[in-house]
Amino acid sequence: MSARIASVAVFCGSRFGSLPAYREAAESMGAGLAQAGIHLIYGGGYVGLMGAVADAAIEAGGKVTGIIPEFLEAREVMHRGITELVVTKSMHTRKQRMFTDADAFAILPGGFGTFDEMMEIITWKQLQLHSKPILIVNVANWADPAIAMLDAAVSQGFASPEARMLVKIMPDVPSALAELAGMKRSSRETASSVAHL
Ligand SMILES: Nc1ncnc2c1ncn2[C@@H]1O[C@H](COP(=O)(O)O)[C@@H](O)[C@H]1O
Repeated sequence: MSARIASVAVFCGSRFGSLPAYREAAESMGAGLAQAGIHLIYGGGYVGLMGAVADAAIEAGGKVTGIIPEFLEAREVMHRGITELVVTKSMHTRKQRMFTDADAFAILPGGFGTFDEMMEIITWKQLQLHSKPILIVNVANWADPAIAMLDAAVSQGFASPEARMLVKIMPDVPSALAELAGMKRSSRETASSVAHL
């Protein structure tokens, strides 16, 4: 039996970016997840949009787990005000833990680290290591170049049209939250799929 999405990993920037809309979106996502009773999983930092999403979720009474590798504790200013902070040995174990703890993934504006996390979670899905929902939240069209890159991979014959459907593009945070509210948790993730990561 499938249940509602109970936890969402949010990938986003460790900076605020150039538009106020980015920070507003991060705050609105944090508050919206908390109000929906959805556990926020994120990178554990206090800085940039990462800190904004976590602060807003905590302020709205939500449950927040931050997962940070020990070498980034200082650089990303580990957030000490969240529900649970997990310190991992490496970047790889951080991403693996975020993957296993989350029922779905939401990608908010961010930089190279966000791109890395987004592409990894999409490619793991392409490899059928999971079937969890992935939403790109295209706040103020920040993701247009990344979406164009995904589309180009299909038109150039490097990815199938089916693979392109593994990720949903949402125009803003309210539509992403509505989508998550209507989604069921996938039951296909197993210990063996994690063992292949
Ligand atoms: N190479 C990376 N792999 C995974 N995650 C990374 C990488 N570089 C940075 N990160 C993390 O991603 C978020 C956001 O980074 P932005 O570059 O600000 O988008 C942050 O937690 C980084 O530690």
